[in-house]
Amino acid sequence: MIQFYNVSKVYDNGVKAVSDLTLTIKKGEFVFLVGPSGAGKSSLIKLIFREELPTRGQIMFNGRNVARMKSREIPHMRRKIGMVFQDFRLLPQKTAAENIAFALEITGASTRDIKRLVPEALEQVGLKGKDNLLPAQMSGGEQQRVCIARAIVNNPLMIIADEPTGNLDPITSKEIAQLFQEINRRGTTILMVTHDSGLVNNLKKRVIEVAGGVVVRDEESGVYSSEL
Ligand SMILES: Nc1ncnc2c1ncn2[C@@H]1O[C@H](COP(=O)(O)OP(=O)(O)OP(=O)(O)O)[C@@H](O)[C@H]1O
Repeated sequence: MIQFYNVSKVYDNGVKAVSDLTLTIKKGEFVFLVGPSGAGKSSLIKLIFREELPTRGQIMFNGRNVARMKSREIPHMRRKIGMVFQDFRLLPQKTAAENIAFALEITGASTRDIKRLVPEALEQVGLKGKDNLLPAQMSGGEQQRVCIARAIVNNPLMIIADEPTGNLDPITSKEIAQLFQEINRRGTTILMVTHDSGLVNNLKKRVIEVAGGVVVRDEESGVYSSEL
């Protein structure tokens, strides 16, 4: 699904965020990306999503060289990746259903498809009947479920979640983690950046730890920190 070959990213100010990094994430995997602040996690995500270009090396997504894509191909590639953020990023004036519908509208989906797919997505994330609530009327966990529904409604190959439980209490975090596991069981690849050690240690998935722009640990059924 994703391959990094000797990828480096040096920002304009000279900071080397990623250094000669080689990495493969296969279709259907559930991967935690961990590491201290400034390790290069966000930079890796931005490189996959082509928000940044690598200074050196190659990044492949679904068999395509991300850096070589023409600008008109980028939206098509991005549609195959659902993004989920710590701070939700829902449109405050739109209801749960409208926020999800919006993700379909921008892809040119028909009204008929939108009417069918939005309730399906809401049901998948456990929010059946909450269609008409505005973000401000929902709990943090519910808002994150709407974000997940918005991420899956286009049937992406992969979900990238950037600290999705960072604003949630431990019980809600566990529920959200379960939801990601269910989505993964249906075949969607998941890459989750997190500082939530409890979550990583409970789920026992592959853990990639980065520090100083390099992979310092890559373990199947890993834990949050090797320094226990
Ligand atoms: N646009 C930018 N311009 C210059 N330097 C940047 C830019 N973005 C990130 N950096 C630097 O690159 C390094 C890696 O940052 P990055 O945001 O990828 O780390 P991170 O692991 O995501 O950190 P955090 O856990 O705090 O989000 C840091 O030294 C950061 O200051």
